[in-house]
Amino acid sequence: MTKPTEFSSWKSLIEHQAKLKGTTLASLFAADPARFKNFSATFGDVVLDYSKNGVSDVTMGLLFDLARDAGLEEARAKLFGGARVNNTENRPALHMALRAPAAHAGNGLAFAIDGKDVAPQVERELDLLCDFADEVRMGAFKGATGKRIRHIVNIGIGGSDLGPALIVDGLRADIGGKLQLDFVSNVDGAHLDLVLSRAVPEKTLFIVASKTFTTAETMANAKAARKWLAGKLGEAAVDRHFVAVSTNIEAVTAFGINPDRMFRFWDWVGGRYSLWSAIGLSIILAVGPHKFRDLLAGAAAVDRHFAEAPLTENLPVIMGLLQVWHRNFCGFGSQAILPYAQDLWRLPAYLQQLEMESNGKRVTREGQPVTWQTSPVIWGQAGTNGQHAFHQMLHQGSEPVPCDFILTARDRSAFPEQHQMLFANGLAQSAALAFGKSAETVSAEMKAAGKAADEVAFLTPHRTFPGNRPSTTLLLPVLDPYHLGALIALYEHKVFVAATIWNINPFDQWGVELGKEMANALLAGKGGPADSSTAGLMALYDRYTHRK
Ligand SMILES: O=P(O)(O)OC[C@H]1O[C@H](O)[C@H](O)[C@@H](O)[C@@H]1O
Repeated sequence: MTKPTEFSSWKSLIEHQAKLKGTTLASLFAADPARFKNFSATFGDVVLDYSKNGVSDVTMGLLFDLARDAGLEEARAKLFGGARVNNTENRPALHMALRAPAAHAGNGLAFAIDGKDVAPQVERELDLLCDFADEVRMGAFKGATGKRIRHIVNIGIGGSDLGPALIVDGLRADIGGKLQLDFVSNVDGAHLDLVLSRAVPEKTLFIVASKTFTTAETMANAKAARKWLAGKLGEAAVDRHFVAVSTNIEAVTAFGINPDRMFRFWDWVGGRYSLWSAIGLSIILAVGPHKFRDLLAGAAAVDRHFAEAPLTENLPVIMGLLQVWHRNFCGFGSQAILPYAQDLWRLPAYLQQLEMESNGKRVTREGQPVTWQTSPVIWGQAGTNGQHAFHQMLHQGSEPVPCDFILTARDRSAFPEQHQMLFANGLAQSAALAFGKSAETVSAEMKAAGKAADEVAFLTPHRTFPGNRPSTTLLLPVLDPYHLGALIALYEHKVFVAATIWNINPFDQWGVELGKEMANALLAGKGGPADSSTAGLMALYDRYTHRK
């Protein structure tokens, strides 16, 4: 396998970047009055504006060459064709099949593994999920004491938590208000404590969500919740207050959850790509089957766009290539995710798993060490909160941080008059990052305000904004199920594009295993800690907890 650094396009990009160094975003905009039009792309009514990145036609041309050199089109065909693209676990990655069913308009794409269509099992499970959700939402499914279920507690972690939690908050405007939803992920008893302190056992339904059904944190929380419920309502009540979502029927049965109350998915759905599967049960309960199908439809439409649109107009391709440009050619180590939508406040955390668990890899698909950078650090927070916290660093810090601004045009809150302010802030931030404020302007302003010459001289560098800091804006007409589904699918495929250029497998996560093993060994007291730091901290733990 050729290393990406050996492609002629990669080498040309290095030379090209060196030449571009003096070019500013201000000069690029000044030279091309149609820059917004020329450097934006659309998927339906979703707009990707990448004009405020330091790229020219030549840059984009070379990046598309790089995509071709890296075999992106062939890799994409393999992904959609159900090939075992997760080569270290010998599995396909067919989360797109979960959103293809024709029942919600579908996208006309067919998905098969080893020649076997997966649609029938996907549709069957989706129907079961939707029927169950309807029963709960309409009150036909009751708790053990005959009371209606009013509170859903999803117990899961990682991909069995972040996606559903993101969407349930993201679609707050679509939730009827009949059900309260909570998510317990952390093994810290404080998390379960917090949620159970506001739960009424007779009206609470627990979803134990775990692909493997062996994840230690989830099992500990599920056992504690079960004990809590059995303590309040008796052991027999567990049956009507616990459902499971998993691929592991044996473990679900062993835990004591009725297999009739288990919803399934398959090993070809990665944890961080699973919100579209039965892992989305909490979403279906929150917004109802119809809107869940709209969410799937938005993602399905993006799948088709990614599969079929030419590279130069393909949003996930452009997003992935820009990430490669910033990471490998500009040397930027992190990327900020800035949703100007409070309901998307969990998006940075969700994308941390999607991007960093997928592409935080140091060996190639073949197991050779990479000699190029892979995933940047992903971080961020909902605007405008971040502006009053870390934007100082974005504007004047020592290293530029490429930012993704996610904006919505139409507001669905009860206070729509504030939306204009939110939107204006998002636009202002990306423009301020791009164009800054020169020392000349700063000192002229201070002089005009009557400041003394020595004060002007002293403060000018502090008040200068260098500008030329890249950002991309994704504009959604509105935050509804369809557009949120589309947004997430855009990022999923973007991650695949970057992984393909970097020649890494984005679908495994071996890096999470060692810590799990070591925690288990410490808990079991096996062998004792080998290093003085761990041993010293353990001894203090014992002393502080008065065990010794
Ligand atoms: O759904 P589960 O099997 O419980 O897994 C939950 C999470 O834990 C694992 O350690 C992985 O890091 C994640 O990719 C996964 O989503």
